[in-house]
Amino acid sequence: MSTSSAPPRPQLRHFINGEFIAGGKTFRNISPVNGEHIADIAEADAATVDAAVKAAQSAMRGPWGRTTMSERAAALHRIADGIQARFDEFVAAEVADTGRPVHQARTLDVARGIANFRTFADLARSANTDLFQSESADGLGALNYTVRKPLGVVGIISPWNLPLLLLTWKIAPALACGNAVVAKPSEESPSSATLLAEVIRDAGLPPGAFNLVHGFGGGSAGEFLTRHPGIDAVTFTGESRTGATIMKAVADDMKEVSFELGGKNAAVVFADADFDAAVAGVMRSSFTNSGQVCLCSERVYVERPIFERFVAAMKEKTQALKVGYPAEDNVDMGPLISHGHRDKVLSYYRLAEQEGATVVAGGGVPHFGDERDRGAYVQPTIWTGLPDDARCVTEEIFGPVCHIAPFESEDEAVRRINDSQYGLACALWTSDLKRAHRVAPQIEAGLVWVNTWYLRDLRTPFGGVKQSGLGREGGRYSLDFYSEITNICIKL
Ligand SMILES: O=C(O)C(=O)/C=C/C=C/O
Repeated sequence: MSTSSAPPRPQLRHFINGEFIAGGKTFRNISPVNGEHIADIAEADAATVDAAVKAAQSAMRGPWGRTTMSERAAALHRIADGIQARFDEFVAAEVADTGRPVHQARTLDVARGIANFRTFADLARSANTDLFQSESADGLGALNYTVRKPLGVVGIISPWNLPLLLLTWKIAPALACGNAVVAKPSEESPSSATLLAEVIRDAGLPPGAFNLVHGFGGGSAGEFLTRHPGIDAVTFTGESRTGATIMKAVADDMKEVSFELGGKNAAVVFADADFDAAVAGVMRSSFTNSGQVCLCSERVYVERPIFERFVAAMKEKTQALKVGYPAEDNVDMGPLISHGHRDKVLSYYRLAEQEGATVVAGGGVPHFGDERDRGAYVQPTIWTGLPDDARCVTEEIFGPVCHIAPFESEDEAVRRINDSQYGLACALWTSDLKRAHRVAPQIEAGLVWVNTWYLRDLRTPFGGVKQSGLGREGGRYSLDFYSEITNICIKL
């Protein structure tokens, strides 16, 4: 009888003080494509997190703390080169953990991982600080200038929806500004972070400059990290209630926080919009990454004259979406991140019908007749007919679903869009330039796209208002968050 044994599953380890270490408990990495157990991941206990923080503190007192901006910029470019050199491995890691389409992992996730390091390498090198020529009572004047210094040790907790993109979005500026980092990726997406640790090691950063610990949130690595007295600042992307928990955990130590949290984003389509562009745009903003992007539109408001036509067009395109394997040609959508998240999304699919929704498309689980039926797939879904206060129209679902409602006037649209506990992003479709400039500033959100969605210039401020977050990252906003700024006044 053949004794062919399956290849050993990867064991994903922590990266602390320049070394990969394992030990202690492990937890399983399950494929969302077919439910298979694909790897085992070390879970950091409090002692492991403490070792990581101490390594970071030591790096700040050692060579890393003495690097110049140019040396750090060069190090970031070496990291970007390293990701580029192992591009296909990063794609495979993202796809293994998340089941996303390969073409998305290539064109968005890994490409942005490289871009994030290069952007902040160049921004940090060219960033200026303030200088004011000040008057004084004796008429001789004074000079006021600011200097940027590292915060110290930054704790980074990143989410599973865009694993590499969002982890590097924080690591790059944190390192560029001279901090040491302890990062904890989501337990759902450990693979690309672990590969990144190899690249950072091979880029020659001193031991302790970057550290990686795996685990969960409360009662696990995430809580040990945020509560550790050696952590000087915490940056987190994830659910709003987790953000509130972290804020409470760090309040007594007055640690700096930057939060990019949940959303219930709106898309608003005026009758004068380019119809085909708006349909294509709302399809993207509703179903990209299986709707698992904090910027996705789960509320769509369409001006009455084109409402029926718009719903019909969305129905046709949604029913034509190809849901399948990551590597299938022209696949539009993969599974959700996990069976647990799928259960959450399906609970809203059931709730919508109880709340009286008309299910225009989807509403259930696709049937493949193969291993994918053991995966975490759901159908892309469209609802109409719900009241604005329905839970499915107010609560973040974070799945491939949107509710489309008609509106009669611009003021009504703005009022309904703003009637939300969240305020992250909005996509506005109109051909009237004056309307675009009139409406966009009225939207209570950190980001408004007009006649596009998720077009990113990494120099711009990124973040949300209300329950969608605290602070902005991006461009000099990241440099300001990841630095301590001192103002120095020189009497002339
Ligand atoms: O594109 C970015 O820089 C970014 O932060 C995206 C966040 C998406 C969250 O789900």
